[in-house]
Amino acid sequence: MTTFPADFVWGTATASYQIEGAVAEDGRRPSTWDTFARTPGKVWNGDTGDVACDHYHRFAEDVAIMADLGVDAYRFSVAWPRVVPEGTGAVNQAGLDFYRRVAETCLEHGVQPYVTLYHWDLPQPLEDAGGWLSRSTAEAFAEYARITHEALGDVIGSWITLNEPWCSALLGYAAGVHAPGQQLGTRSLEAAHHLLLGHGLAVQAMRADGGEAPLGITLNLHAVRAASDSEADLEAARRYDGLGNRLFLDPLLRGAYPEDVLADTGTTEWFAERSDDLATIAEPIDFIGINYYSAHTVAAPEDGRFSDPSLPTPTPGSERVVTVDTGAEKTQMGWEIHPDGLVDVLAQVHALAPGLPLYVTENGSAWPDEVGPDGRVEDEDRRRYLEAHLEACREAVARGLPLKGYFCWSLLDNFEWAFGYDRRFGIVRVDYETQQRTVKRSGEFYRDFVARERG
Ligand SMILES: CO[C@H](O)c1c[n+]2c([nH]1)[C@H](O)[C@@H](O)[C@H](O)[C@H]2CO
Repeated sequence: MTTFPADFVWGTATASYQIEGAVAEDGRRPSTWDTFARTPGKVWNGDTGDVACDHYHRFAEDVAIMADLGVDAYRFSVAWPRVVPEGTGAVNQAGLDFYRRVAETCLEHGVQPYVTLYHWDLPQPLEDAGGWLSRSTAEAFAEYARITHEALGDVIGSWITLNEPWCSALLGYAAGVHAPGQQLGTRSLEAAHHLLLGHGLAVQAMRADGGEAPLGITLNLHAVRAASDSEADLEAARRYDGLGNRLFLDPLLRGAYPEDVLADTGTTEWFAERSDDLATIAEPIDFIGINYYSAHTVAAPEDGRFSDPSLPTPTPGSERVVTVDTGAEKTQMGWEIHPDGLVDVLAQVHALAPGLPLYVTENGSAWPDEVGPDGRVEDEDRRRYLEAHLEACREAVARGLPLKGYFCWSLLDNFEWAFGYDRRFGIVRVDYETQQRTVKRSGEFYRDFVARERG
């Protein structure tokens, strides 16, 4: 059986708004998610990230749990509204000091800090000025990245500019199910462009600041399969892969937008007027992070209905694509379980950029956990999902794909965006009444798997 390289990175991942709480402490100012969560009807049960896992005050305990699990690295995100509270202008030293404490605590425990600079908590004043629909937000992001990189470069092992620009753009500005809750159809691709431009400008700014730490970006990639080899279904798969994957992979790795996607969405002219930005967007990076959860089988709609009727306003192009239920097992999110799809997306990126190091920066599953009378959480479903995807990572390594690490989503149960606290992804349970942490069966499994693979 293939073994993982000795330097393979085993980690866990979280994000600022989902775990920190302390949303008005030590100079932090509102983000778009503070605003969105307070908008009636947007988040399950009216949940907010006001307290979350209280990680702002309990980070030392959480890092100690990671050390006990034996992980090598911790991927967390820096909250822009803690560091530059208004989005531009004054820097909040208390915000930088907090993340320095988190990073130094990690290093004291032998855990490498991996930072994501933007995991969706955009300072509200920037949204008020146009958000990601505005080019100025890309420029503000680069300045925030430079500030943070300059302040923390001595304690951060790797930098990820953006988490999932697809979600920021398509869920935030088209489907409207994420902050800022806009439903602007194909104008959401303008947000995608400014997110990618912000990424490129930030890479340039951090490179200019010096330092050796690798720089990259994290994308949520969709393994896409056509329901049949009919022309209509193959066309649906092309569209889905285009809008879900190639709209981001191509400019980042090939320096060009996929012409078919721009034609599909009627945005060819808009992007042509900004072709000078492509050199910045394609600024060389040191790795790509891939968030993988599921594979999608798609077909052409027979009755013209939108692909996902649960979305109030579908994302661009979804009127021509239907996702098909293959009968595969699903997680509590309704996402089908296809570990082999992980290998497919790793191979897809490798084909575009041979040799570029790849990390699985998120992979995990939500299940309705039950706490036993002994206080334990025997989450066999999550353990099984985890095991299957770790074995998919092993397969990827065996095929020679440059997979360098795996980060389990998530260390802790946390605020699951529009689902609030109704969905638990953690390998460690959080009792939100008491803030007590309990390592689940899946966490014990991950600990034992890592120890065994490390030899
Ligand atoms: C469709 O799955 C996406 O790739 C995805 C799944 N997830 C994510 N992106 C986000 O990066 C996390 O903040 C979520 O908590 C996590 C679980 O929903």
